[in-house]
Amino acid sequence: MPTLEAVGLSRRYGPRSAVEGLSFVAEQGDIVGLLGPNGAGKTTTIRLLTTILRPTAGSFTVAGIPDREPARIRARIGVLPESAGYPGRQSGAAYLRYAARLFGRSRSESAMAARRLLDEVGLGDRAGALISTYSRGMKQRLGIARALINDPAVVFLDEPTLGLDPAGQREVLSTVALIAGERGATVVLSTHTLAEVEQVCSSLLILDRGRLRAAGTVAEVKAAVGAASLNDAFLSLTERSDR
Ligand SMILES: Nc1ncnc2c1ncn2[C@@H]1O[C@H](COP(=O)(O)OP(=O)(O)OP(=O)(O)O)[C@@H](O)[C@H]1O
Repeated sequence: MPTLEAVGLSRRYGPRSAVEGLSFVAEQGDIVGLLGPNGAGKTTTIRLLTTILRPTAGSFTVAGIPDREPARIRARIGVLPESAGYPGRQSGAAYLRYAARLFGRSRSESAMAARRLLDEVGLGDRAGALISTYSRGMKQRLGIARALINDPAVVFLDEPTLGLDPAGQREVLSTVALIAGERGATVVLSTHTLAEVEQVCSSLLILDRGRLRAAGTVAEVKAAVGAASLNDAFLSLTERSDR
């Protein structure tokens, strides 16, 4: 059974179609890159799949749970939103303990979960430091740890490397690879950085103006349009004269 399956998923805003007829499947351990120019529908797709927005047509399942049961889906997913904010005056450990308590864990379970997750994202040695002293990359990894607090089947990361320096990008991407490889979660990663897609994604979805233009592995997408690089493939699939 796929962990994530969308069939004809669509969302309109009045007359404007933000996502139109999106269909795809993803399996356990897949890292799916969600690509597309500005306004292509990436954030709308993530909002639909995380049950923040209702589809105007089509359907999807997460870990076999249909989209008409959003509360059950929310219990099985983790999300790092595009511009997550953090309480600067809390430590990373306190922030995660609080998040675990919100999921109904006991005080001692929450403390253990916070410690384990901080180690997992490479923040174990900064657990007690205030979040205001974390670098941007460290905050992103804390946000990823927060998204893992309920052991999700699917993790959605909206532009997790935006604004990070190369070392910060590398740390976030190796964390993403661990989530998929060791936890076996499915990761959906939206990004504008094609190099990182080539590095970590097992498959990709290229959207443009709400429609799926290509899907498959990097090699399959390049072959489909006869492009030498992912960059060339992306441009030929999304190029238009009105820019
Ligand atoms: N609340 C809204 N009301 C009306 N139109 C919207 C709304 N949210 C998004 N749209 C429109 O839907 C389309 C898709 O937007 P979306 O934010 O999903 O794209 P995106 O691929 O995430 O873009 P970016 O790369 O710039 O973040 C755009 O044309 C956008 O203007």
